[in-house]
Amino acid sequence: MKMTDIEKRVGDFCLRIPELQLESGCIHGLIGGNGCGKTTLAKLMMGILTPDSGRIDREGLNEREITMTTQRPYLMHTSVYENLVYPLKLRGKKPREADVRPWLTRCGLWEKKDQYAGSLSGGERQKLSMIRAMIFKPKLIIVDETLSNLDPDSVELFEQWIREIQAQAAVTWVMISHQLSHICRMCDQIHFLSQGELAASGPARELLKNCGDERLKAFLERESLDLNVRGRKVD
Ligand SMILES: Nc1ncnc2c1ncn2[C@@H]1O[C@H](COP(=O)(O)OP(=O)(O)OP(=O)(O)O)[C@@H](O)[C@H]1O
Repeated sequence: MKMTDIEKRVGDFCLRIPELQLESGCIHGLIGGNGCGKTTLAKLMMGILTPDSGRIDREGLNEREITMTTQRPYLMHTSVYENLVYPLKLRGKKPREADVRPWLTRCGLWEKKDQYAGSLSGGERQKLSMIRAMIFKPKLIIVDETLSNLDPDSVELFEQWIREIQAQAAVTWVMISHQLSHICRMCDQIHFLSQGELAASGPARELLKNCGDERLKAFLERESLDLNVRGRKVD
């Protein structure tokens, strides 16, 4: 996906992206402080919002091939199982139990398959939202703080799962997270927003090792990111 000369106002806030290229098949990290515009940018990528000016080239992706998960996922007022089969049915598939069971089993939700989805805990809702996004094999998955309520073992489970999906299918991911260790472990490219501006963008290794941008440097320092101890080792 390529974004060029984007401007988007929401209330008093303005997002400006002169140019952003999301290389296909990569894991992208979208970082920045609260209110800097990450979710607004994600909604533009999804097509939920339209820019006031500028161009978004989705390079042939149609809306059914893009999905987004959020911190407080919207779930249908049905069972866990029905929530999971819905995206498959929507795409004309007739899912059998055998298609769904491994996904629920792996994240520990199979025993809760008949439970009303609205009664799940915050972390369980996020797990269901993640597998609901992954199960229909979209080409672009935007993960907006969806792993924030998960315990460390569950975060590790999903990180491993995402790596396995990448090895098979090379999906494009956009990970929005305040957990920088997670971003460092997972992302090939990082895009840093500061007060509505794209302040830095590039390969994760380069950006985290030699970030030329003072705002990114200050952001990383504030987040107390010790790159050689936590997350990915930068040599
Ligand atoms: N519909 C809206 N009306 C008015 N202001 C909005 C609207 N949507 C977003 N904003 C404002 O736009 C700014 C950017 O919001 P956005 O949700 O994109 O930030 P974010 O980087 O995702 O933040 P966080 O890390 O806190 O989730 C915020 O100041 C927010 O208050």
